[in-house]
Amino acid sequence: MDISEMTANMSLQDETKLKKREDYIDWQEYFMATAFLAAKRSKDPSYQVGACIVNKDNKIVGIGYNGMPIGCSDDEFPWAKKTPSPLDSKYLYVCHAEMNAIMNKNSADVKDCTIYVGLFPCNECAKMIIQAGITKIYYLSDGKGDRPSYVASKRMFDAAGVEYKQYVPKRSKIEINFNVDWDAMSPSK
Ligand SMILES: Nc1ccn([C@H]2C[C@H](O)[C@@H](COP(=O)(O)O)O2)c(=O)n1
Ligand SMILES: [Zn+2]
Repeated sequence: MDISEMTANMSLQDETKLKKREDYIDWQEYFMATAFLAAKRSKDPSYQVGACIVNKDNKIVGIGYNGMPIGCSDDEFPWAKKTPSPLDSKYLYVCHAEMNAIMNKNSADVKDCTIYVGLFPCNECAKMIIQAGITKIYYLSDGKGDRPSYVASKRMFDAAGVEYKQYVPKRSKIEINFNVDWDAMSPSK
């Protein structure tokens, strides 16, 4: 007897004893995973960064990833890092994930919101985060933390009272499987 037959044979009494699932992802996992999913859209060959902005009601109000500005083709603008002319590297063009998440906001503002981001914000994003009124940052990696840009962002966050915390994942991966057997999931139908 397979699982669907077993569950179809469940008595009404058994049904009422069904408990909620326990292995669901919590809010923080959901928001950081959303940032990571957004990062999968990035065309940057060296770093794919995503950001997810969340309000006090746990509603997502902005998502972004690092990419070229609207109208600036991913195929024409450069992705190189070290080039003789700065005009031929990505740095003068690429919009960071945090900036895009703020610009993409679907609410009137992002005041008192939290931003989840894969990499610690640089100084330019720090200014935007502060000016937008975001008050909390969860980042996964502070890998570039000793560079002046990141020292500057911490200095600004400390002065402006923006809290930043490293997010320590509870599990190493969250899988998305499109191969769902919906019939086995809802056998009582
Ligand atoms: N918090 C961050 C940090 C970095 N990024 C983006 C910007 C670039 O596309 C890439 C970093 O490239 P690298 O400087 O290592 O060549 O990651 C971001 O969006 N948010
Ligand atoms: Zn930045």
